[in-house]
Amino acid sequence: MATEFRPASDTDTPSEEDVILEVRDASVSFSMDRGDSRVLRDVSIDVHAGEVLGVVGESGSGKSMLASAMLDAIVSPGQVDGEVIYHPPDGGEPVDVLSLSREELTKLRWNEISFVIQGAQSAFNPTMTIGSHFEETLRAHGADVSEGMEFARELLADLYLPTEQVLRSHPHELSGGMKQRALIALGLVLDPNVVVMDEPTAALDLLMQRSIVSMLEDLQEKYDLTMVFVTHDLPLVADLADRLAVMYAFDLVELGPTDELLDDAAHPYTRALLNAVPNISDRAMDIEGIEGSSPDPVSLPNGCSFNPRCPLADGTCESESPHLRDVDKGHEVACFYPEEARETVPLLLDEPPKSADAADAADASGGERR
Ligand SMILES: Nc1ncnc2c1ncn2[C@@H]1O[C@H](COP(=O)(O)OP(=O)(O)OP(=O)(O)O)[C@@H](O)[C@H]1O
Repeated sequence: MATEFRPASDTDTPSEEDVILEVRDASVSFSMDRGDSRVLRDVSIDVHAGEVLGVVGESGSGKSMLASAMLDAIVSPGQVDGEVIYHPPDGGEPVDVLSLSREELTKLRWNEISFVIQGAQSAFNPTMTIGSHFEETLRAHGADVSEGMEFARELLADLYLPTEQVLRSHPHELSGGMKQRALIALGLVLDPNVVVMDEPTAALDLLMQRSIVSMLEDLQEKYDLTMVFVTHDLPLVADLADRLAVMYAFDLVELGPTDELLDDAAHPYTRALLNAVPNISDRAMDIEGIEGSSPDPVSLPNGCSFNPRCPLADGTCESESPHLRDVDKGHEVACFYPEEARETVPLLLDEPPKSADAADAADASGGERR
């Protein structure tokens, strides 16, 4: 039985000309006592202007490393290698992100590519009002403060926040959901072209998460944003993303249009991930956890990293690493046996998780959406 999740929009396969962010062979490593830990392994991916790219995978698979590498924001002592090229949509000169100075990078990060992370609690200075955070950010980037504050008000309203009250408040006076939405508005106040969101709703309850995602969908359309949305929660991003990138063991294992991945995933891991999704509308449904555990970055298995957990693994999988290759137009998979995976690993769900309904429920539960 195939899944029937509905993607946010039916986009044509993106073309090479509209690439806005180009990641080539990005790797991240940490030198540890017990060896070199490669937590991102030669990942290459293009982000297309105007798309929402969902990056999904189990906890610890390297999603945050990929997001941070896109903005050269890997925490020390992590070492990032490879290339990240930003192509300004106005046709300006491509920017080699990993070779920028700290100052250039700060400018790029807010004005062109902004980064919204989880944990709004720690992102705000507890001694400053939310309004001061906006003003300070605008001032630091040489933007017109009164114009910028007008835009901030619009963004806060787009996120269904009581604008003036939020601007006057200190972070502790707001609920987690309000704070996280204020942080999203702050990330957008300099009108970036790309926004990279790393688990932006992780600490919130289910209804608030769904509700924020539906607001992001509206924001993305209204401001024509390009969005990279990182989450371990596949159903959360299924309605929002045009394409999904699936990560396993610090590498990209499948990439393609959301509807195709949900209906006809070609990697055994993606299929297992889909089968591990709980459907909140059906308590009696089958959920299959993924057997085994993800590999240690210091001692990865030989061959395909998924082989110890894969029902299809054979000698080839144990000795050779599969690279991404096309299975359909715009759909790539790193597996030696994609057709066999489709035939022999059945998808259990035939109903999508009710993320859209949950967002509606959140709307109905109170206009302010705290
Ligand atoms: N500072 C660090 N030093 C060494 N290893 C790290 C460091 N930070 C993260 N890692 C390791 O890098 C790997 C990838 O982590 P990453 O945060 O990218 O995973 P993730 O897919 O985003 O997971 P999650 O959803 O839990 O955030 C993990 O094995 C993690 O333990």
